[in-house]
Amino acid sequence: MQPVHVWIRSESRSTEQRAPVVPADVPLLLDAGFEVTVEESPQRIFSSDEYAAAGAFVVDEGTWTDAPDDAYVLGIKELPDAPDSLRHRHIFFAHAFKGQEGAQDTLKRFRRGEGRLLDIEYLTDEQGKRVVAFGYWAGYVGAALGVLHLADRLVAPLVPMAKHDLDTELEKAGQAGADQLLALVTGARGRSGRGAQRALMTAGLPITRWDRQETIDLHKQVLLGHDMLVNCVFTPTPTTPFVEQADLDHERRLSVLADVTCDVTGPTNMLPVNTEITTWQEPVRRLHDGDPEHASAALDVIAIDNLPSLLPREASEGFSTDLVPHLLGLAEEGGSGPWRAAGRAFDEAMARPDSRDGS
Ligand SMILES: NC(=O)c1ccc[n+]([C@@H]2O[C@H](COP(=O)([O-])OP(=O)(O)OC[C@H]3O[C@@H](n4cnc5c(N)ncnc54)[C@H](O)[C@@H]3O)[C@@H](O)[C@H]2O)c1
Repeated sequence: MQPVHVWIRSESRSTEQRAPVVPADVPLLLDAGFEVTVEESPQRIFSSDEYAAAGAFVVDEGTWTDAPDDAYVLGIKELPDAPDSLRHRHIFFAHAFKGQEGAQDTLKRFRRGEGRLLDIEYLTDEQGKRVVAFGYWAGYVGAALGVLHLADRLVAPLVPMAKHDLDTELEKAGQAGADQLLALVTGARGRSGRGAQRALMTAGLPITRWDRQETIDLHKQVLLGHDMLVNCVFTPTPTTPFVEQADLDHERRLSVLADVTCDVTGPTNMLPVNTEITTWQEPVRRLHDGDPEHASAALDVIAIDNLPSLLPREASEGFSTDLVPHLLGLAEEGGSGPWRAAGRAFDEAMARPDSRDGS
């Protein structure tokens, strides 16, 4: 049998410094008999030398288009716009199966080239739970930005950071008084909820933790009595929102919404007072000016949809730790369970009429 060949491509976004497999994990693949090729990348947080030292074969940026037919081309974010047809098996987050903007164009490229898309979002276990995600560091960065904003120490535009520097800033924010402010984490038991709590602990804020059980009967006045809400909920079905328009004029301590979930336009938006993401350039947006008459504070939102990219090293390391055992499953006949689940999601998306050319 041919060895499994994993080809780690360079990311096309210039701000994307993360890698799906870190150099330290390359030997795990090599020891299993895999072939590992890594493209040069000007922005990746790990150098090509580190990959070469780990035993990977380093090639020029963007040469995945010439990769052997049987290679799995691995990335994190979207492919560049060319070529028009895709003949390989690609592994990345494509956001192409739910009718998102540009989704049909992506699927048509696969149809033309007869390639396959194994979307990382659809790598799931028998219970349908995702097996690889960036949640923890999204929560960490989302909560950290909220603390820095509360402490008036958030500097825009945001740029990718080293965790040590971010933690130093969090500690300073805590010492400057943020450790007296009250934080509520919703979705506290999930991946991002746990990351959010870790960042809040670094700054020394007292934390209230709510997951499903604690929000069945929503104590709105308790919620509004916190200085910051870090929302880390993932729910597939619409549920009673946490903060609605009618809450804004109420007596309220709440002054920062750090929306890690960032489901701002969907039917499951738990914070419908906000319907737009914020950006690295302008991370904070004012939602309400506050009203002294009603003792309501000014309310700001941070809703950045690419938080883990701001801590590229840690996010890559955590992701690689989760992904590599599953990559090893590619050696199984037909791929291990999660790959078969991702393959089914692709087949279902391709079977929809609008993925065809001319539609
Ligand atoms: N902004 C970003 O850059 C970024 C990055 C990664 C993930 N995310 C998003 O963050 C969200 C959370 O991801 P995750 O990996 O932590 O998910 P997860 O499934 O690990 O955790 C979600 C948690 O929400 C809880 N929950 C569900 N409904 C609830 C409710 N009504 N009240 C309270 N808790 C409830 C669940 O029990 C679970 O503990 C997802 O929507 C994901 O897409 C955002």
